[in-house]
Parts: sequence; C-alpha cells; structure tokens
Amino acid sequence: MLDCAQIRAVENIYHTDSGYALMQYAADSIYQKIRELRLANDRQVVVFVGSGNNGGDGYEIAAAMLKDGFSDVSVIRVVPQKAGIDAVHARDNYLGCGGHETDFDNQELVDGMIRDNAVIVDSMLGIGITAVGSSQNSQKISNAVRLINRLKSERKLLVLSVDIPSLLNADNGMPVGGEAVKADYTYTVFTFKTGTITGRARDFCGKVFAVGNTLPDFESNIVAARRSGTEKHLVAYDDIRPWLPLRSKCAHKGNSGRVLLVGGSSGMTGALILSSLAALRTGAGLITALALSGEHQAFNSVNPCIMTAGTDSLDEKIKTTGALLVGPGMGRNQNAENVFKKCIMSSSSMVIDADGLYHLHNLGSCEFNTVPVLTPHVGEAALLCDTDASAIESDSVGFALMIAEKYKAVCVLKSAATVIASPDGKVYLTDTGCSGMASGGMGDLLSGIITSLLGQGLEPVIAAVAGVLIHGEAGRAEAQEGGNIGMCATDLLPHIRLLVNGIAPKK
Ligand SMILES: NC(=O)C1=CN([C@@H]2O[C@H](COP(=O)(O)OP(=O)(O)OC[C@H]3O[C@@H](n4cnc5c(N)ncnc54)[C@H](O)[C@@H]3O)[C@@H](O)[C@H]2O)[C@@H](O)CC1
Repeated sequence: MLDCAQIRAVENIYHTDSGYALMQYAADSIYQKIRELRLANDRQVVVFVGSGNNGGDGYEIAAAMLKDGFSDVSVIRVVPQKAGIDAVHARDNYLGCGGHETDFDNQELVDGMIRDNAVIVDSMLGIGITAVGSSQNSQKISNAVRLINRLKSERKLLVLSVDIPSLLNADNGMPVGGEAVKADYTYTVFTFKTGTITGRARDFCGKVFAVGNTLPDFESNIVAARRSGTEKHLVAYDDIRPWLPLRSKCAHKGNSGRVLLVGGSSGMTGALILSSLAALRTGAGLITALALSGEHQAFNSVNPCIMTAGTDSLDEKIKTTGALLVGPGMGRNQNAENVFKKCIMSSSSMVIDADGLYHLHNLGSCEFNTVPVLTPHVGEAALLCDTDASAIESDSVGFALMIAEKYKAVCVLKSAATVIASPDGKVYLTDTGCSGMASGGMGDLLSGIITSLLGQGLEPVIAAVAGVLIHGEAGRAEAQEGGNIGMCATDLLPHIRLLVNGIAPKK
C-alpha cells in the first residue's frame, strides 16, 4: 500500500521517454479486468474524462473497447486536456479509432444520453487532485460527480472508477469538498493507495482491485517505494494465520495465557463482561475480571468460567498475570484513577482502552515498563492528540503514528478503517469489519481479544493486527448470516472462537 508520493516514485521508475506507454499499460490492465468480469457486455458504456492523465487512461480504455468490438461506447469530455501531456495522445488514439466525444458543457444533453443500466467509467481525476476551488474546471468536475451519483440510483448505473473515485483524496480516503464519485468497482493502478482503505473510502470505492503489477522488478520497486516514506502494509486474515497461538498437546490452563481485566464501575459492568467473554473465546487459559463496581455475580451468571477478584487483591493479581487490560467501563472518578495508576506500573503486557485512555491523557506523559497497546476510537484519539474528531478522520494514519510515538505504544485507532501504528513508525491497515459493528460493546470485545492474544505470548504489534482481523472477520461472518442491522457484540463470540482456531468463514 502506497501514498501518492510513493506512487509517483514508482511511476517515475517506469516512465521511459514518454509516459504514454505506461498509460497504455495501465489502461489495458484495467480493461482486461473489466473484460474478465464481463461488466460491460451488452451495455452502453459512457466514459467521463478529465484534463490530466487519469482522463488519458479513460480515453485508452474507450479505445480498447472500440477495438474489441464494443459499439455503444462514448466519451464525455468534462474538462479539456492540457496541450503536451500524454492524455492528448490517448485522445488522438480514441478519436482515430472512430470514437465519439461529447462536451460536458451541455449537461442536459449528457443527462439525456445516459440510458438505464449503462456502465459509467469515471476517469476524471486520479491522484492529481487538488482542493476543489471555484475555478470553472473544478465546478465542472463537481457537477459531473453529482450527476453520476444522482443517475446511479435513478437509472441503475454501474460505476467503475479508474485509479480512485474522482474527488476522493488518494492519501486519506476523504471526499474533497464533501462529495466524490460513488463507485461499484475501483481499479487502482499498481497497488492499493492509502485512500482506497482509510477515511470514508468504503462509502466511495466499492470493490477495489489493484491492477498493473506485471512490470519488470515490480515487487522490489514497490518495496523500495514503501520504504521511502511511512511503511504501510495492507494485512488480511490469511496473512495472520501463521501468527495465531499454538496450543501444545500437553498444555494446561496455567500456561495457556493468564489475563487480568480491570474496569467495570457501577452501571458499566457490562463492558468488562464483554471484554472477558472475548478474552475467553480467544483462548486465554485463566481469565480474572476485577470490576470496580464489585458486581461480580453478573460475571458468574453470564459465564462461570470467568474468575473474579476484588480491588483489595489488585496488587497480587497484577503480579501474577501475563497480560492486563485496563479501562472498559472503568469510570473516571478518583478511585478509578488510583487503580489505573497501579495497573500501568505493571511489567506485564498491557492493553489500555476506553476510560483507561482518559486517565492516560490526564497523566500527560508516562513511562511504561513494556510496549502497551492503546485502542482509542476517533473521539479518544482526539483527546490524546488535543484535537477534534474531524482532524483525526482526515489523517488517521498520521495521528495513529503520533500516538504510537508519544506513548511508545502500539496504537489501534478504531474506525470503519482501523489503523494500527507501531512505535517504530510502521502502519498496518486492513480491509475488514462491517457496518453492523457500529454498535455498543464491539470495542470491548476487541480489547479483550488483543489482551488474550498477548497473554498467549504474541508480541504487541502482532496481537494488535491479529486482534483487529479476528474481530473484523467475526463481524463479517455474523453479517453474512444475519445481516448488519441488529448485530450485537455477543453475536460475534462463536465466530471469534472459530477464527482464532484458523477456521475462516465461507465467503
Ligand atoms: N503518470 C503516470 O505515469 C501514470 C499515470 N496514470 C494515471 O494518471 C493519474 C495521475 O495523472 P495526473 O497527474 O495528470 O493527475 P489527474 O489526471 O488525476 O488530474 C490532474 C489534472 O486535473 C486538474 N485538477 C486537479 N484537481 C482538480 C479539481 N478539483 N477540479 C478540476 N480539475 C482538477 C489538474 O489541474 C490537472 O490538469 C493517475 O491517477 C492514473 O490514473 C496511469 O496512467 C499510470 C501511469
């Protein structure tokens, strides 16, 4: 996964005398994918092009379709190409193939041209986007984006975006000026861009395919580009399978992970129960919950396999635990603060979540004995970074790195596009989870899962990445069975157990 600067570096390697050959290669790679999926068969195809090389890709795709026998293909020229750039060759190629072109200035004509079930190829803006200004060209692009999005639902259009949906920022996944093309498929050139995963990418990108990876020395050039800036890795469930805890045949509960979970003030015991259940289903051998409310009967009735302890035994429990979670439902009063301070002096592996993050922020700076895992959601990250939630959303990678560096911790910045940053400056992103997980208690599960993995011996960054994937895939599995609406945290527990055993749900 690369950001725009890193992508430009890769492009420069493959630029020969002109970039036109590279544009043809990129466009052909996209066209092959469209053909393979038979997306354009028996449908009208309308390609919207902009002024730069992204527009050039669109002309080349349209030309390839004409050469291949598609007859119902046309181009809408939203903004004219600048003289001297490769896109001008691409336009000449398309017109030379007998291609038809309509100027977007006559918006009514364009609206009337597009028929039900048409395929729209969005090739207006790629990684060359700048902020939407008041210029005529900016206005035209914004109008075209609005038209595509309106017609998409009215006329059941299929929308394919080239490289990145127009007006979506390829570095942060946020729509520039509030609106971007809502694609069904995005064909991103070379490799996933950060903005196809982070921010609000899911609302705009649809299914993302990386295309164009057969160039000579491709893998080594991508690795070099990745190392030239912030190193970002896109990680999937299959990648973490080898890291999952192994259980020896002679295992016993005492050496299968001993974890302590601290939180659960009066009225918030449920948060700690959820973390404890997730820790249990993730496999830790001995789970002790220490609820500040003292409401321990609740744990017993939910699952008697969870042990409980009172605050008076905190010191002793901290000494004997392998991994510690502090924060879920902990509360923010003086007693909670005192308990928090004791917990973070521990030498055990540690996760700090929820109200624990509030207490951490109040401490200012803090020296840990280990590398803790911090699991803020956007609001908690804003608190830790003294900023607001919208700033965090616009640069989730940057702020996750800032938190990781400030606390010498692994930061799991939770959102629809969770970012994991390690104190050595590496970033891990995943395409997991689902909208059904936007319900109370999901974060408590995640902190319980990560704590359980730490207790079973995984390194902090590995436990964090594996935990995010187990959690997200459990949500997806549950959505597959029952849909997104009405999903609740406890529904995920059976899936968590399967996933930690390496048993993936059927796709
Ligand atoms: N350069 C290369 O080597 C390759 C580039 N490729 C394609 O080229 C794209 C990058 O090309 P460019 O750098 O020309 O950039 P773009 O084509 O993304 O856009 C740049 C053009 O759009 C204008 N523009 C920027 N923001 C605007 C706004 N808000 N409203 C209206 N106009 C705006 C700029 O003035 C410029 O003319 C990639 O995303 C990819 O699709 C691929 O063909 C692969 C090879």
